[in-house]
Amino acid sequence: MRMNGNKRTTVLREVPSAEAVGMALAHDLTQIIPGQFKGRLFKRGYVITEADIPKLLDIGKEHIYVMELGEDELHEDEAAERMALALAGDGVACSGTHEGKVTLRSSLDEPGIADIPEELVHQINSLGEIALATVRTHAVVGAGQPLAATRAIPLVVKREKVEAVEALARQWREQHGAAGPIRMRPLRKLRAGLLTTGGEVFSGRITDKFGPAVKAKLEMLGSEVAEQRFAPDDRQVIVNEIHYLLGQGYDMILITGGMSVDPDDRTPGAIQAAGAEIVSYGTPMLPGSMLLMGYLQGVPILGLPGCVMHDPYTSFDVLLLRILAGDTITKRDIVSMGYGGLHGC
Ligand SMILES: Nc1nc2c(c(=O)[nH]1)N[C@H]1C(S)=C(S)[C@@H](COP(=O)(O)OP(=O)(O)OC[C@H]3O[C@@H](n4cnc5c(N)ncnc54)[C@H](O)[C@@H]3O)O[C@H]1N2
Ligand code: MOO
Repeated sequence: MRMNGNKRTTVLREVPSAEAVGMALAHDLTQIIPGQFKGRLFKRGYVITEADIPKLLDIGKEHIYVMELGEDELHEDEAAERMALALAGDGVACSGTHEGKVTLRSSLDEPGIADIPEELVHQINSLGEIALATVRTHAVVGAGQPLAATRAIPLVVKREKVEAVEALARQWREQHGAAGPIRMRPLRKLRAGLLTTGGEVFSGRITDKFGPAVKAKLEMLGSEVAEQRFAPDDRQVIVNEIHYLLGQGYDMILITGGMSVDPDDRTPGAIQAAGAEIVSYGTPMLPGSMLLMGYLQGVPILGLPGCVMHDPYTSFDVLLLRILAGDTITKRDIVSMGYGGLHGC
């Protein structure tokens, strides 16, 4: 045992694997066979037998570590566990430790939205020697799926690094009055009124493809299109239909088509004339740049451009999740969608 002043420091002894029978492993050992397997072959604390020696040599371990942990340091497993526990908030459960890593998974029964304070993640990762990897905030995460993972980089890490993470998490909890900074929020089940505009659809010249696309998106997230109406490219008819849908008490009003620059594109003007407060006409994301976001007597109202019918991921997907999570969309939310918002043209 080594002493530093009065403190015991970690001792790592390298032992040739061939001489390690009867010794306990200091950490999980990983095997990777490309295309077949990646995972833990031996668990920390496992006592090596004669039969294990060829397996150790097969994964390139000619030596193993025998460890006596110092007072000021934490084993990678404890470090990952303590960080995960400090960070896990509502709707999140921590997995067991594997190869020095703890995964934070959604404990919701259905898909939800991740809430991850970006600045806090940067602060934690600035500490060094530890890693916190997360999905982006507001990403949709399925039941039981991962949204973050913690790990120490060296096998033993200074206790103070982990304590710094715990202090940052505690500070966040005090400021926000919530259980922990990495959270899942459930999605509300909303009933939407849908208005499909376009003379070519209204007259029956072409078949409606927008309705099915919007219905599928909502249903995938547990919501529904409660009623679909159709209108030609006539501003007053569109206004009347918007008022009809508002009167039906739907939670959200969606209007498709007529969102671009042609003379027949009447939808943005009609949404405004219907009395909506416009948060933004135009969204700095592609596809979905011509989307309009507004509120009509507190009800979210969205003008959906043609790309929503065609592209799998647009600005509508981003905003729909936020609305289902119960957020009120602000101009700032819209502005922030441009950076990292190019997903196709
Ligand atoms: N010169 C410019 N052209 C375009 C611009 C622009 O800024 N300048 N914006 C582009 C963007 S971005 C989009 S998105 C599209 C779509 O705009 P709209 O929302 O106005 O779409 P429409 O003109 O109404 O229709 C486009 C296309 O989609 C067909 N459509 C529409 N609704 C239905 C439906 N319910 N079922 C089946 N098909 C539908 C329609 O017949 C047209 O073919 O504009 C870009 N162009
Ligand atoms: O509203 Mo359109 O995307 O950007 O194709």
